[in-house]
Amino acid sequence: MAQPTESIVSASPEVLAGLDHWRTLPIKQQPDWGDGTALAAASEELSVLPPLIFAGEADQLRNRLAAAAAGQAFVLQGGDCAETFAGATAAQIRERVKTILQMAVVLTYGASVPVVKMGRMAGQFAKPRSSNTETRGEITLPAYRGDHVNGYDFTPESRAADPGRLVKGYHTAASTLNLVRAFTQGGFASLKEVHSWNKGFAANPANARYEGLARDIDRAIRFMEAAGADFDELKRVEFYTAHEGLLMDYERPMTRIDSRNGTPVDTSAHFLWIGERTRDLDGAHVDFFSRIRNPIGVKLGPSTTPETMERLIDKLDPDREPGRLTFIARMGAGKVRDALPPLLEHVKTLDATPLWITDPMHGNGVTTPTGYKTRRFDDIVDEVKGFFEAHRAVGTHPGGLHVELTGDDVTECLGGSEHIDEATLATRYESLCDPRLNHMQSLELAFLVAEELSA
Ligand SMILES: O=C[C@H](O)[C@H](O)COP(=O)(O)O
Ligand SMILES: C=C(OP(=O)(O)O)C(=O)O
Ligand SMILES: [Mn+2]
Repeated sequence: MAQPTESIVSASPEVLAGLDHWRTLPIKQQPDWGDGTALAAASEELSVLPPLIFAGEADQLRNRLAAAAAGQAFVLQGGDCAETFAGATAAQIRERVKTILQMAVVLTYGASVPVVKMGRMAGQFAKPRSSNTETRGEITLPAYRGDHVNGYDFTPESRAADPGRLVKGYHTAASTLNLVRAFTQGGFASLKEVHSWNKGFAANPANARYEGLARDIDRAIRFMEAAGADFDELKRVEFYTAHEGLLMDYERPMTRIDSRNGTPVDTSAHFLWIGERTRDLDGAHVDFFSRIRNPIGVKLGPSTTPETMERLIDKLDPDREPGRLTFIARMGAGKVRDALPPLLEHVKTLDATPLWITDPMHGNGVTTPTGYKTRRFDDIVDEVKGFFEAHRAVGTHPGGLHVELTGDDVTECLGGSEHIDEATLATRYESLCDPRLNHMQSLELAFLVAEELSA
């Protein structure tokens, strides 16, 4: 007997043509791929590879983000500034996921709402740069733009953009996501396990300051157990992927039509954000990401005017759909208290409900005399506090935290309870782009934010 066939909805010709409209617009931060033959082959290959995410997962994330925008959830986004192909090892992926899960438990307690967990993972391979070139001594070569584009080694061969890297990036993202799904669905993420890791953090004398909060969390877990909570149900967690939607030659071929409703979905990640350097209102990125169904973010630096913000809302969230648009404020500790409130006030006059999260990393970069790009832990904490203060003053919801972090014991950011100083940076500085919080600094930040949330 013939089985009933599911209806497959295709996209209209207008929708399909719209997906390539960005090609006619000004575009920033794209590499020079050479003669185009290799790029065409890579695009073709990517366009028929299986999607990395299912559109229904992106819909679910949009609902979670809508809850966060309404103050009923809190978002944690974290991971490398620049993921590398070599760094996609079981150990490094495990430590990063573990760190995010540990932070999430602390934040869940502090916020008393669910924490939406998102990795800057499985696709964060492309970087916008301040300069197109890098000079060392007498030699000038193209800047490193992330493993999706070129290699970090300082040779002409390595620094040449190679479209084959787009396909390698897809496969690296696929294997990373596969392991992330295994860890978060297979028992590794069990609340009891994550809690026991956090007890180890709090037992370290360097973290004595957090003992009280750690004890409160421990008591809450024992209460849940006594009250009969089903810890087997707490072994799986939702974990979403996110990266900067930067390289159009990756994002366009990864965009597919959702056969359930005929809408385009960028299947390279659940959530894509537009960076501070590419969010021009009439540029290629804003146009392209306005046409996909995924929840999307936009980074907002301190020069953002209320008018620009309003126009971004009009372009990216014309239907005013809760969860669709996230603003990731990255103002800098010294500016957030002045630059953020006018934006929050202006949103109140509109019919929009964007989610606001803080990126306390990108406005706080400094370079040491010895040439290390770094950030001070105290500045990061100060920006988070300023973000909360701004929301409290205006009466809006501080909805989440976006950080560059790793689960490894690197020495890239200054300060924290291990007191990393300038001399220590050299001992384990591994980032190929921006400095990340290490495992301990990440947890410390989670405890501080949890205190802020429960204040
Ligand atoms: O991650 C963000 C940017 O890519 C990064 O801050 C740019 O750094 P640059 O100023 O060294 O190019
Ligand atoms: C490039 C980044 O940030 P921004 O666009 O805020 O500078 C980033 O998140 O690594
Ligand atoms: Mn960065």
